Amino acid sequence: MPQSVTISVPATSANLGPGYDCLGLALSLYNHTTVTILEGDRPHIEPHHPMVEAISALFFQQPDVEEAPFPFSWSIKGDVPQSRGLGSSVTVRLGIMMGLNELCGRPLDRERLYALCSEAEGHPDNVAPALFGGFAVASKEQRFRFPVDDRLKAVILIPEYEVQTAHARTALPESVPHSDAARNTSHACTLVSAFATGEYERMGAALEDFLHQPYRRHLVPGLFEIVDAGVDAGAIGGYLSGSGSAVACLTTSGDPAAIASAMQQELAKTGATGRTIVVTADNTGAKPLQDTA
Ligand SMILES: Nc1ncnc2c1ncn2[C@@H]1O[C@H](COP(=O)(O)OP(=O)(O)O)[C@@H](O)[C@H]1O
Ligand SMILES: N[C@@H](CCOP(=O)(O)O)C(=O)O
Repeated sequence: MPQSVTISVPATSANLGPGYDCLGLALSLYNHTTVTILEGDRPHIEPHHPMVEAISALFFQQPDVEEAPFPFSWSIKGDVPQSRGLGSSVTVRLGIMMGLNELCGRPLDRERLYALCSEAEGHPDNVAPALFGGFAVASKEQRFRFPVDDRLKAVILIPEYEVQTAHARTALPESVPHSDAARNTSHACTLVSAFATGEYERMGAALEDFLHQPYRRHLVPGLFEIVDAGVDAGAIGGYLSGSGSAVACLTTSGDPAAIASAMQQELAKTGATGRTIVVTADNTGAKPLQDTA
């Protein structure tokens, strides 16, 4: 059995506007999660982290996992910022579970990892693209993956302030008007079609959302103005990445630097600071980088 393994897990941008809890995009931005077996029999985890302990417990509870829980240490390095709507929690949960799975000889297949990590996250729209890469349509029962062309770029504005996903979910209403649900269905179907056909330029208006962004806009002051500034500067459209605080604008032929600058200027008007990155889609998904026997 290898003693240590490092899993590369891509960041993810979930929802993409109208795809609340069901659409997500893997990004060329990564964390590396390392799991190392420790000496001894007492099953403890270093350092202590509730999220790591919960996902480890879930892994060792699986009937297909024959190993008893063993002591391990873990660490995460990389570029995925925490609590900005770029799926950092999945780089922890999936990174740890996939690391343990590698160390135990892969008793769980990828579909099982998908189901378990989605259960732990509470929604599958980050886990599906993080695990399988590309653009994901994700539900409990089914998932679909579409490769994404490199000509599609995401310009992402990352404010300096955090938004916790658990908190952002409490901002959502119990119910929404039927007309809003109908508009979202139409937009989500259009978005999926644009990704399926590679006609990214046709998705613009479909990035508008009525299920979560209007109810979360107070968490990211200037959200819609930032998106509008990106569009005015040449983006196809934009949206709140995951539950925020990051805002993403998508482009194929636009100048990413001009879009980034316009978004940043709009953020500055709210009194906040932030940085921008330009990324493409990751079409590979999570993978082991190395293992040391
Ligand atoms: N690199 C990391 N190291 C330790 N914990 C992390 C790391 N990245 C994320 N987390 C955990 O995930 C939480 C953020 O999850 P969440 O609010 O869902 O934000 P995100 O949108 O980034 O997934 C953090 O509060 C922390 O518990
Ligand atoms: N559908 C979820 C997505 C959360 O993504 P994250 O990257 O912010 O964790 C939601 O909108 O709550």
